[in-house]
Amino acid sequence: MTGSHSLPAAGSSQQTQQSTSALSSKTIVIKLGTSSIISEETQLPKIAILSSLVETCHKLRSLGHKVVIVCSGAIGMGRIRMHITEKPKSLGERQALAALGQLRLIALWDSLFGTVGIDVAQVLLTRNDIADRPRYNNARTTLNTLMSPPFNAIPIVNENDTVSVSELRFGDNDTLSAITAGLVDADFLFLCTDVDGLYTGNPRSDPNARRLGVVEDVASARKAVSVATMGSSFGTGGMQTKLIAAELATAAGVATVIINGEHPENMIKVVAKGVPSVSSESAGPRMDSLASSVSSLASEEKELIGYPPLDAPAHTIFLPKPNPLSSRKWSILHALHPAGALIIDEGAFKRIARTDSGGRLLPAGVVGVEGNWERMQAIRLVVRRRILKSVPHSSGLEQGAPLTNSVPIARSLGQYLLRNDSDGTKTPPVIDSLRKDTTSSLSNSPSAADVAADTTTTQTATVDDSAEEDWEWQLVEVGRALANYTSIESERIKGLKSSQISSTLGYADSEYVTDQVALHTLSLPDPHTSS
Ligand SMILES: N[C@@H](CCC(=O)OP(=O)(O)O)C(=O)O
Repeated sequence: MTGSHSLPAAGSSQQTQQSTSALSSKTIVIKLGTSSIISEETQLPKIAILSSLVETCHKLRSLGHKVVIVCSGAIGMGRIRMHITEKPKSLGERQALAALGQLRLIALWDSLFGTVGIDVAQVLLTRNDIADRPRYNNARTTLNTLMSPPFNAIPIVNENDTVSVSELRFGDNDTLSAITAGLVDADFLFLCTDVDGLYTGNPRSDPNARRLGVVEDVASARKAVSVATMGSSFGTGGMQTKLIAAELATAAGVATVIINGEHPENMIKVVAKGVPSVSSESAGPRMDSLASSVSSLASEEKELIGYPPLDAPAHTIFLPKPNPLSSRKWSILHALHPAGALIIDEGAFKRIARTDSGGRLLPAGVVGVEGNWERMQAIRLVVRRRILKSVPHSSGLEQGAPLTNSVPIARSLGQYLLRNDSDGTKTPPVIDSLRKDTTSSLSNSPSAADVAADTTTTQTATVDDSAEEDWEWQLVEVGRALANYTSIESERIKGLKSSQISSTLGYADSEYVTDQVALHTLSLPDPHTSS
């Protein structure tokens, strides 16, 4: 992520400034959905558009930029190859078609890029391939090596559909492209789709739908947009997954652009214009007014909301976060696959949330261990707290946090609501309330699957002890970490002082269970606030 330098605005919106991005080499990730490369009408590859994309990449490279393509369409190409008009229903069929189609897809790219003398390389990934730091770094090195001399190739990335199983899937290529953008420290992520950007409604059916220009905060954009999935019969994504991708990528400092894939050449103009800087005074209220009511906007504002000016190619740009996470923290939080969870008490969370603690977690604060992991694997950090059972509260996902890395650990997490108090509170009787029928009068728990969501997620269980009847327990995922000890070792040292690690395990490589923490939040949400 190279820095941009602001220049005075030239012929643009008064609220924006342009940067000199074109003066320096940028790393650009281009995501092409199935609908961008295969015609729904003819069910054939869009050769003219693919050729235009090749010319665009050639131009971008001649300007000194590096390019990575994340390309969907393996299954679509497989359907074309096998003359299958219906969407495949079974997993086996989809995986077989992906194997048949990926070959055709990469052959097509190889031959098109060959005409302009550019080498392409196929990179097929599953989440497992970036499950821990060593593998993550390995994928990063491979991609960077491919783009550098002497290879100077364009990596063409896709999910390894043929072998990936549900738990280890990225699920959609919008998410994969955001992870790829983080992997290569991209400056731009272009999400090419079949509309001109992010609209407040479906532009095909809603005459009042307006395109957002500059988006500073994905969460506020989400509130402003009625997310109708505008996918084609070939694609799997929609605006929802693009917003998640934008959230992930902008947190890594990547400017994320939704643009129409019918005109790939427009990407050259967007890169040349650079990332706009919008003052919070000017952009904030606009997004707020969008959130409250689009129809209340003045008519000229309805024309086009925010940057870019009317003569620019149509697109929506999500600004990179002003203080993006370091690559290491971003990967821990968003890219690595969590293999389990450390359940910690509130005091421990407060300590690791203090900036001067350096995010180091002592075993004394650990009240539970869930899952199986090796050292240096990513794990969830989940705070267990007791709350007064007064009003119904959040049972769903908090707004604004990315929904990645879900792993079905929720059921087994339930036991930690009810045991292993290290903070002196009275331990209620052990009941496995999350396994209870959710309609039970003793439980107001949301579905167990909610805990698995990759976000600040809450889960409650009710205690069936009359002495404790006014209290309930809540789990809140507050972040992720890299484990210093395996899950078995962590189980043995939980609740102990650091000085006891050595006598318990026979060795002590670190006094902390983790010293590489990345938090979603620095404070626990109000226990009774709904999302
Ligand atoms: N990996 C799959 C596509 C997955 C996907 O996200 O598709 P799309 O919504 O078209 O970007 C394939 O190559 O067919």
